Amino acid sequence: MKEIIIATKNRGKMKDFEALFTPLNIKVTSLLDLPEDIEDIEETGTTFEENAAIKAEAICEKFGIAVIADDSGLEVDALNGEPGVYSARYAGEKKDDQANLQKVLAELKGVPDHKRTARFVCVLAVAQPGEKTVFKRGECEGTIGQEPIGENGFGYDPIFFPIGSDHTMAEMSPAEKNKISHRRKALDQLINWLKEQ
Ligand SMILES: O=c1nc[nH]c2c1ncn2[C@H]1C[C@H](O)[C@@H](COP(=O)(O)OP(=O)(O)OP(=O)(O)O)O1
Ligand SMILES: [Mg+2]
Repeated sequence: MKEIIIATKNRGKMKDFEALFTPLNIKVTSLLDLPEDIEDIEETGTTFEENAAIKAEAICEKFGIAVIADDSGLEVDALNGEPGVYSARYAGEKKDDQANLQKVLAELKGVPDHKRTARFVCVLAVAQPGEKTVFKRGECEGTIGQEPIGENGFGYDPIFFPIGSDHTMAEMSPAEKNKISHRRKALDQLINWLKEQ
């Protein structure tokens, strides 16, 4: 069994990663699982790539080992791509999933279904000591609903209908979400790249 550090403090992401890595016999450890307290890393970038690199490189430097980071978010076309890289703090610094998704619904008030197109984006960065950081991106297209539905998942899952589905991501089982998600697509590419190394 191999072990990989993921530079995240987000428990929802970690659940996704645990499910995604278990079949590969890889154990994933998050910043919340480490014995010492890791200070919050400021995400000062304006792209998912920049922020993923900031997180992966900070932890790689600190421990001198290979690290993966995930920067992800929701792009809503009718909001010119917002909340985008600001998804985690859309409704304020507190990182409140409920407040964030309510803000998206409020901003989209009166926008008809056919104009509620959106996508989840996930950029994974791999930082290794002495190597250039590598990026892999996955996207999942869909539409934004009129109200939150479903109890599973995290973040914006209750308002996101993946294309072709009558169910939000929060109504799907972890296995169903992990078949189609942006995180899955980015990770598939990362695994292909790892196999080439
Ligand atoms: O599958 C997903 N299902 C629903 N929502 C999602 C998903 N993937 C990302 N999202 C949302 C949550 C958060 O509002 C933002 C990520 O922000 P992002 O900065 O990458 O993560 P974070 O600050 O929560 O944790 P950390 O930086 O420690 O990894 O996008
Ligand atoms: Mg973050």
